[in-house]
Amino acid sequence: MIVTLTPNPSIDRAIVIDALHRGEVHRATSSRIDPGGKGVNVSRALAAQGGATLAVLPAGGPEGHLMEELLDAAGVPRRSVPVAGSLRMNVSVLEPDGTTTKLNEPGPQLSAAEVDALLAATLDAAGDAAWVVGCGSLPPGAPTDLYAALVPRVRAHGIRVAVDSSGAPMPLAVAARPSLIKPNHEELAELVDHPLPTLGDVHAAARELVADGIEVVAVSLGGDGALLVTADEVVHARATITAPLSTVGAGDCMLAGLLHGLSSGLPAADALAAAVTWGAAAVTLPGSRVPTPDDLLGIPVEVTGTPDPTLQLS
Ligand SMILES: Nc1ncnc2c1ncn2[C@@H]1O[C@H](COP(=O)(O)OP(=O)(O)O)[C@@H](O)[C@H]1O
Ligand SMILES: O=P(O)(O)OC[C@H]1O[C@](O)(COP(=O)(O)O)[C@@H](O)[C@@H]1O
Repeated sequence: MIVTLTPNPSIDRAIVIDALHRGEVHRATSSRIDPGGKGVNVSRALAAQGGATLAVLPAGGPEGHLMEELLDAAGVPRRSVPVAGSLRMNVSVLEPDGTTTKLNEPGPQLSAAEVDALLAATLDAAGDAAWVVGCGSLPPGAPTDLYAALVPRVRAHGIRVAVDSSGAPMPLAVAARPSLIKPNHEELAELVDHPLPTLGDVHAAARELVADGIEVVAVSLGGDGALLVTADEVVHARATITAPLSTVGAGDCMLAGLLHGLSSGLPAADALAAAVTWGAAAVTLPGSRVPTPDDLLGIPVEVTGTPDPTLQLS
């Protein structure tokens, strides 16, 4: 079982237009809504593949009701913590060439009691989970060290913890030594505070974090796949797709595939191959739709234990 904590979930509205022009009226060619937020997406992706998962999230206001309805309709087990504020709605603007522009709201103001209730619900839900995963940005009112505080409390129960966040919460979480982190290219560069133009640079940065005590550093690299680094191995995997539609939630699906693989006892290389397949499949789907088992079929994957350090990353 993989328990996800999403302190700042969102209703994701994806709007498809021909081309984005700042300051102009655009007529959408289509739109859809999905329940979102990074941990919610990880749980949705796991549930869509028959994996055992539980999503812990705050729920408040009309958007909170909608979130609960959408998760129930998608068959995603959840534990929602009532909060006074309304959940946020994030908008993605998608252009036919795959360009994605995201507008993310800050989310509701949480009180200290609501934050405590969220952490308590997560620990209570963890039970005998294989992994607890804290994902995404933090809403106003949540302390910046929320993930850093989660790590030792989960680990005290003998459960592995993964964190996927960005900005100020991430270095604090990293200092608490989670078992796994999943930064994307940009987030890793921000963590180590220098640009990482090549795969060799990403490898070196990930190795630094592993040396600091993080067991698994999995870096998602968009179309360049992902690099997984542990104390004794490195794996680069890349899945090829021909028709990218929406990158929204691809990183979350990649993380879901990785944790699913690792918790099923797959070797790191196979787990990473699954991860990039789930991520790439998500990119072929509209909005933040998550892949079903059929969506994973026929996606070619290359995996190597000797990544090319000179590869220039896009
Ligand atoms: N253009 C693409 N072609 C193939 N796979 C992709 C593409 N873009 C993303 N992916 C897959 O999705 C994963 C997550 O994408 P990435 O953009 O790195 O994450 P995030 O959404 O966290 O920024 C990648 O590791 C890769 O497996
Ligand atoms: O918590 P954040 O960083 O604002 O991100 C939330 C948004 O990210 C998503 O989880 C998508 O993730 P990606 O970054 O992988 O596209 C959306 O569902 C959600 O709207």
